[in-house]
Amino acid sequence: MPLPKAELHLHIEGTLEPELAFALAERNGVALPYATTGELREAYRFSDLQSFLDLYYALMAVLRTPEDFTALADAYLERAAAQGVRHAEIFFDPQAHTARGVPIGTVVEGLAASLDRAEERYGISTRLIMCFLRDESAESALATLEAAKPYLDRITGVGLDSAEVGHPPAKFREVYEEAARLGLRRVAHAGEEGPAEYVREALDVLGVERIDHGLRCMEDPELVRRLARERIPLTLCPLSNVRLRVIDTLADHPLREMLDAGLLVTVNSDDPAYFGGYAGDNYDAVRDALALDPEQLRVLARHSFEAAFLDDDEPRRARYLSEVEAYTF
Ligand SMILES: Nc1ncnc2[nH]cnc12
Ligand SMILES: [Zn+2]
Repeated sequence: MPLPKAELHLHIEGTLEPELAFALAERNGVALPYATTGELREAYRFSDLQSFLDLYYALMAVLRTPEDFTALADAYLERAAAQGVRHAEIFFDPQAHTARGVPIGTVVEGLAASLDRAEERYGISTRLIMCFLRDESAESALATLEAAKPYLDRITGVGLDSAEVGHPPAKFREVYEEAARLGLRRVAHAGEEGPAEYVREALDVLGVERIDHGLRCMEDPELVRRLARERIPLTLCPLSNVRLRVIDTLADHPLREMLDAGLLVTVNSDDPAYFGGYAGDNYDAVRDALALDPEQLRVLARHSFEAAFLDDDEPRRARYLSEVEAYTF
């Protein structure tokens, strides 16, 4: 039995495995520029975040109907459950779909049809987090938040993703203020490729409660002390960092130093279909590369539930935490 864990940094579009991409392409009459799943997998050699994003957005062309989004989420939940995920907070990128003429309602309702059965089918509780694309305008983000208003009962929070450098958090001050007024939780990608300053800005200007990635905070000791003092969770994605060349090898990952600095770090998969592993694979990979002992793995799992947006269901959080404590390696 795998270690129970929460996954807090997972883009549902990044769970699109080549086999499902081809099946949906066929069903929807979409032509893919690859002859086989093997040929598509060959394209998964990235030089940086942008080279990945180009393929990630292109492949989304196969996602057209609510049933496509339901199938996508079902496939993720089944794999996640097999790797010990008990709670998943799932990002989606509405603008990547509305730009192709797929309404936000198609996306949310399709995902919700899967998530509604996730507990009973896969034993996983879920939350949905809607991300704004930071390389699009602030006006587009505001329009997206407006379009999401009929679905806010399904959406727990907002996030910020896509190409980071040159798109600082402050660009989205207004939309995050509006999200806060609407009672939404706030997170943002920061310090993946962008500088430590973006992490600070996400906290101070956007009021985020968690930082997605946040790796480059390590370049700023004062910021590290603050993140530790304020118990700000960082949702790390080790296999992603290697595949997107943020670090050279897993052995170079600063996870151990981050734990030693008292940071509330968690381990997640980001875009598992593209980066070679789901949540449990990321735990196994850092265990092996960094020689983490069982108690350090237990700390990571504990952190994942502490950092989860489970404030509306504390008995559940307590249950998950007791599963972590009772786990025998
Ligand atoms: N790792 C990542 N960074 C930024 N945007 C993303 N969208 C999907 N995965 C992402
Ligand atoms: Zn991400």
